Amino acid sequence: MELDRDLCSLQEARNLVRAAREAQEALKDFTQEQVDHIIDMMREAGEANAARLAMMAVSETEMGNYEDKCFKNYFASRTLYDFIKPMKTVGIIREDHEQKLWEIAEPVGVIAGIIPTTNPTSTVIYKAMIALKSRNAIVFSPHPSAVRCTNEAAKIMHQAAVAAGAPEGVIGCILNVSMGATNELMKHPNVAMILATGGSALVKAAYSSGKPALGVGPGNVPAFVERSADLAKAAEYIVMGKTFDNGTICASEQAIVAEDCIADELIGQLKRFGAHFLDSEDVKKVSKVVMLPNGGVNPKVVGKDPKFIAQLAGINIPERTRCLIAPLSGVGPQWPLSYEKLTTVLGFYRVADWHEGCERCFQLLEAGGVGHSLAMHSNNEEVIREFALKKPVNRLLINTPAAMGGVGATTGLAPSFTLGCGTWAGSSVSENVTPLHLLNIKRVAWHLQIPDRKPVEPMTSGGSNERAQTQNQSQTPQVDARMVQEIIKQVMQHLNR
Ligand SMILES: CC(=O)SCCNC(=O)CCNC(=O)[C@H](O)C(C)(C)COP(=O)(O)OP(=O)(O)OC[C@H]1O[C@@H](n2cnc3c(N)ncnc32)[C@H](O)[C@@H]1OP(=O)(O)O
Repeated sequence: MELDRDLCSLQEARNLVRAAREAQEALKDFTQEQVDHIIDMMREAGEANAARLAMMAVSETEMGNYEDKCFKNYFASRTLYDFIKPMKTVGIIREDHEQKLWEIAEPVGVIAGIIPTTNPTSTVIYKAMIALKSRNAIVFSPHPSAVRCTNEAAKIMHQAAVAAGAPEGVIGCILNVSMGATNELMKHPNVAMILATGGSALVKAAYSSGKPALGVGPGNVPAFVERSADLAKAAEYIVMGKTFDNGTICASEQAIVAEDCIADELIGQLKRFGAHFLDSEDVKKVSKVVMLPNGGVNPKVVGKDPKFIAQLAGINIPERTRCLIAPLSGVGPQWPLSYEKLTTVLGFYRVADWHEGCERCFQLLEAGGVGHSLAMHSNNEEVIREFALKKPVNRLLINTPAAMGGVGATTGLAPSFTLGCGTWAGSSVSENVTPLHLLNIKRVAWHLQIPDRKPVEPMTSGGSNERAQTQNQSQTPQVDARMVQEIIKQVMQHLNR
């Protein structure tokens, strides 16, 4: 029986890839106008169904909240559409007259889209739109606890695309989910690329599949509050970022790092915006229910509100609490809440100055968020610059809620639900993924007249060069400088002919 189900799910994955491949063969010849019309219709369907899909996602996964999931679906359709609409993704997309270069866009083919349980419907809308904008087909693999809503989002996107002229089968979604089917999809010879968003094990599986994979896994985003920050705004934005969809966005704040001289005032402001500070006993109780003994987050608390967590931990909190804050003194297994929590719980650290703050943020990133994001609240550009130059993150988010800033909702970053974390996290991209990452770019390069540059005069006397020359004299044969110049001249003449 089990075997039958596995075979059936493998066959389903293969059938979906076959249909997607045929559809993509046709789609690759579509014009920019045709593609843009399809994307516009998908945008309309995403917007029209934002609320229904949000409701489905919340009730099936029991993660996040309805309002924020509505926003995420709207953001993945409307905001993303506005951003990608002017992008050229068909034919010659750039001509450089000076360097005599053309750039020609070619789709990659069929993409495997791995969908997380934290942002299922918004990630489907986003991935389907960027895939089709670049004339690719896509087959989704849902997380086992979000199969229905992921399939519904994929169906809505598919229907809208086909009604606008896209070939049938251009968007598919596995219904009989199994790890075997997901592996089959990722390793299928007709799948060109993997867009993987999810837990670290799955992202790792994507990277190990032998296919080019753009993945995003965990973050552990510190929010550093520096003494020059507007503390009321910083507190408001941190609570806003942390509580957005109950902490399910991987760019959401995981710990506050505050300079000691402003820490008390910041605590007052955080309380004003609905944060509840835990005493040391309650920190222990919350740690036990939020984190697993292996250091990972307990899936039961992911995307849950503070009331749920408090009940599970057996602690009392005020009625209006929006998030729980645990004062911590270190990073590592001794302080379980120093890791990524994906829920409405934050760590809190005091540091003497920004140098110590820099070090603490580094430790937090090293504990699981290297390459991802860091938030900073400061009006001191010098300190911001120091952080930007030193920290191993690809998004440094200034005076903004990290969850929304990271995905490009409140910053100038590209709207995206796949945030590249660079080689630090095993990824080949370090920016927010857009349709331009799903293209092969052919370059047509003409012969250029290479200018007859004057060769650099070799030094004949004085300084360290003379010393180097003297040292080398015994080992290397002497070369006449005029001879070198003559050779270079001849090569230049030859190239310019
Ligand atoms: C912009 C953004 O915000 S992107 C967000 C990126 N980050 C995330 O999505 C959060 C990362 N996700 C996670 O950490 C986890 O999924 C959690 C904590 C939310 C839930 O954890 P869990 O349910 O315990 O584990 P996980 O999701 O890894 O997998 C559960 C099982 O489903 C399986 N599974 C997960 N995805 C798939 C899939 N696409 N196909 C088949 N099986 C899958 C896993 O292999 C695992 O199987 P196992 O129990 O046999 O080992």
